[in-house]
Amino acid sequence: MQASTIDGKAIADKVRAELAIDVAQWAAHAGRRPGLAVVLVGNDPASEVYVGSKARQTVAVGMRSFEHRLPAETSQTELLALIARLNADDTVDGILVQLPLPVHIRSDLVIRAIDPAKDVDGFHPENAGRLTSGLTGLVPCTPLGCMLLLRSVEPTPVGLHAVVIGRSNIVGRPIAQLLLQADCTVTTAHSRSRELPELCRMADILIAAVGRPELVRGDWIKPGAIVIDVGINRLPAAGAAKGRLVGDVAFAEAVAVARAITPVPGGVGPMTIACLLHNTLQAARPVYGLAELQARHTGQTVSAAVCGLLRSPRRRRPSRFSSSLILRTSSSSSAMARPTPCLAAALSQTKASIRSTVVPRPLAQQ
Ligand SMILES: Nc1nc2c(c(=O)[nH]1)N[C@@H](CN(C=O)c1ccc(C(=O)N[C@@H](CCC(=O)O)C(=O)O)cc1)CN2
Repeated sequence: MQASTIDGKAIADKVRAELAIDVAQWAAHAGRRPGLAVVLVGNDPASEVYVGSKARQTVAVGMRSFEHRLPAETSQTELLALIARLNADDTVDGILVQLPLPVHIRSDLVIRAIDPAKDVDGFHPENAGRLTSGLTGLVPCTPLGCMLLLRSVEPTPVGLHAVVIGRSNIVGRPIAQLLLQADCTVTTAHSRSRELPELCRMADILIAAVGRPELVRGDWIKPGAIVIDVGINRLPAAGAAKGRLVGDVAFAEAVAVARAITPVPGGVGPMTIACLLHNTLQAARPVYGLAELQARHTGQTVSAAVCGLLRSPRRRRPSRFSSSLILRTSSSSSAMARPTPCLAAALSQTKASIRSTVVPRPLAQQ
């Protein structure tokens, strides 16, 4: 079997094109554009490239970009003071601190300082906890992108066995939660797991997020599996030349066995920034449109996508959050957005308990 290649760049382009329509609609309604603040401390070359791309793509979809490039010697106190200012700034809807931070700054403290409602990375313990509890919240961008790529080839992965290699807070743990919410059977493997090749061979869906170049070989893959490669590893190069980028999966071997596979580059990477922009609009409006996004990429109606995202009514948001809801009536991007005043009203209209279509917004900010 020769796998189809999942084109992350094309899917990310589509997400951004549709987002630009939503941003224009939001801006016309709100009288301002959504704003994303990106903070970079130091001059890590890869981070500089990513931050530059984020700023360009933010502006390209019609949002405001606030770039804060700070010297490597910036103290933790100075960084926390900047975050406090951004938390209080009403023109800033989303805040992202580019990782990794210099070693003298504790990234856990910095992440915790970001207002959870503006935490477009979805790394704040409140958002991480909400995801784990099956509650609504901002979801980390790379895992969200992986789910869109997966659903582009397998819209309903119900009951499939997903093996995730990696347990980082940024990718491994959140993607395991999203796969569980999609009714997959999920195994999380990591550096201490035994018999990793055998484990991987049991996977209908294999997510490699371990940061080890070409760790996963062709004979680790079950014939017909879907392989999502999150790794972006630059191989050493001779002289001043840049080394080649490879994933965590040996692509040339895997492509001969799998049903579908993401390439590196051009797979998961481009989805990370597209989903960041998606999260920024969600943080701005306060409506969490995961069902909308899913509907567009599966050809489902929104109500079907909502049903696919449903869980028991027991799992609704806690009362300290208020929310409004916008539902699209079809998967078309030109469909009219219909705001409803509160989740309860929306529930009675849709006769369904909706889990993943609201974004938490602390009442104080309404
Ligand atoms: N605060 C955050 N820091 C970091 C995150 C993150 O999600 N939030 N993720 C990564 C870096 N990252 C975004 O920040 C990122 C990585 C890779 C790509 C991408 O498009 N990669 C291309 C290849 C690019 C190249 O040539 O180097 C691809 O895979 O096609 C986008 C964003 C760590 N930090």
